[in-house]
Amino acid sequence: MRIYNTATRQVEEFTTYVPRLARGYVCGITPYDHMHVGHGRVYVFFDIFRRYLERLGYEVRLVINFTDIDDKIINRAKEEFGHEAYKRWREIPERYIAEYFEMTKKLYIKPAYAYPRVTENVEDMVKWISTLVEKGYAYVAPDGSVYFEVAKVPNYGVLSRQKIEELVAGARVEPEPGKRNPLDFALWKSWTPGEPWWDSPWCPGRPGWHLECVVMSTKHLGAPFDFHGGGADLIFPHHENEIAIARAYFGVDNFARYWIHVGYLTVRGEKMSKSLGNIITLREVLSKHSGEALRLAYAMSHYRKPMEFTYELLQQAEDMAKTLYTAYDELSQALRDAGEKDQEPLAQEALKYAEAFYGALDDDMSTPEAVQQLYGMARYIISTVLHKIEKISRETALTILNKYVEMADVLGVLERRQIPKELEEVVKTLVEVRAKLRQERQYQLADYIRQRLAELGVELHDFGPRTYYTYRR
Ligand SMILES: Nc1ncnc2c1ncn2[C@@H]1O[C@H](COP(=O)(O)OP(=O)(O)OP(=O)(O)O)[C@@H](O)[C@H]1O
Ligand SMILES: [Zn+2]
Repeated sequence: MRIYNTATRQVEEFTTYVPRLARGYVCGITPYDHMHVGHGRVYVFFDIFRRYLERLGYEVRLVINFTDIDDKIINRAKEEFGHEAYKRWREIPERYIAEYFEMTKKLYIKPAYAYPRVTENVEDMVKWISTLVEKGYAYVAPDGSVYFEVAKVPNYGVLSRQKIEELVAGARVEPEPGKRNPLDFALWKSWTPGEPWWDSPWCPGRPGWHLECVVMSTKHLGAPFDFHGGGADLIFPHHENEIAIARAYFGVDNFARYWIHVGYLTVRGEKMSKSLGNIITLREVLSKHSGEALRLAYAMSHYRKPMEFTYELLQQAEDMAKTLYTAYDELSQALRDAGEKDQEPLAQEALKYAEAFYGALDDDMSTPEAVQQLYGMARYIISTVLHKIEKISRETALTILNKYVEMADVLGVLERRQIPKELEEVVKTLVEVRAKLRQERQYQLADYIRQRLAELGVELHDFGPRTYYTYRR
């Protein structure tokens, strides 16, 4: 497969250091508030990427961290707990990490290989800083903070394609007392009274964000590993600085081969962000819509492009999900009506969608095209395969169904395929009764059954004498 690499600004062939094993790290949330739809875009994209790699035969080790100590968490704790913040601040990350697991489950995001937390890795981080100081890449400021000296790294700016001088002139970073260069960043932040702290050789304090991600990713994945990702806002300074730290520590040019960045999710053209006050929480959206509809809505935009979020889009995705289930439910039931041998080349036609689907994902994860192909296959099943089921063998029908499910599994939809057994039996019985009534020309009663079932979420579709049904999830 081919994927765009921010580090080279090119679409490249994806290969891994260890054959058949893909190791990746995605920057996780800072758990200080509700997750919003913008966060969901990032983690769903990497879930689809991971599912696709698995389909290609890779074992995927995906690590997602929690930045569970941060200014934003401390501020939130002060707002909420006042003078008790010092004692109770951990309740904030606990609450929103729990929400992360709840929401990602609703979004059918597969569990990660590891979920490291900053607070559980501070000791390792301190060791790293000591090494960086010893190697001459970091210096201790008078207040006990430790800074990374970017000028010591020869290719600083490789990822964001910026030169040190331009960055300084651009004044995107504030000069701070104790720093030799405004671009230098804290590896260790000295303690502020009333705030959480950990011990270190320099002063009580806590680690800096960029260092945290390098330590946690390489701890679980080694260095170098295959891909590193996050939202596009992380390219600079976060990922640039991660690369600089890893270069200093390991002496490797780049500790991750592919850098993959997801574009912004926007509302009226503006990035969805807490600070802009335009967030829509995942909890809110997922209380009204299925996780599958939201996944489809995300997939309808290419991951590198901005994506405008609207409820109309979500409704469109919901309708699409419904069609996907109809095709699945009814083709599963139609298997029993399949013929002896293939009289029509339906499989060849159906499998063209699969070919185009995988071709699209192969080409820099073109999920919008993949969604269209899956949807196209669903419509082909409904409009053609179900009508002509007697003209193909059971084996062929099963091949089509299996391919269809396999594609859905890559996008993480049709996750609720199972219809409760009891319900299935009851509906089957009613469908039989209705067929009898129709034979006896008791159309009014037959229609009554169909209407009552529709009200209960079971839709019947007649194909000549055969009737298949779909169940509203
Ligand atoms: N609107 C958005 N669109 C796409 N990705 C986003 C958006 N907002 C945040 N992200 C990504 O979500 C991940 C988690 O980010 P983090 O917890 O740091 O949130 P954040 O950027 O602080 O969000 P906010 O600005 O709303 O507080 C990061 O990879 C970040 O790039
Ligand atoms: Zn990170």
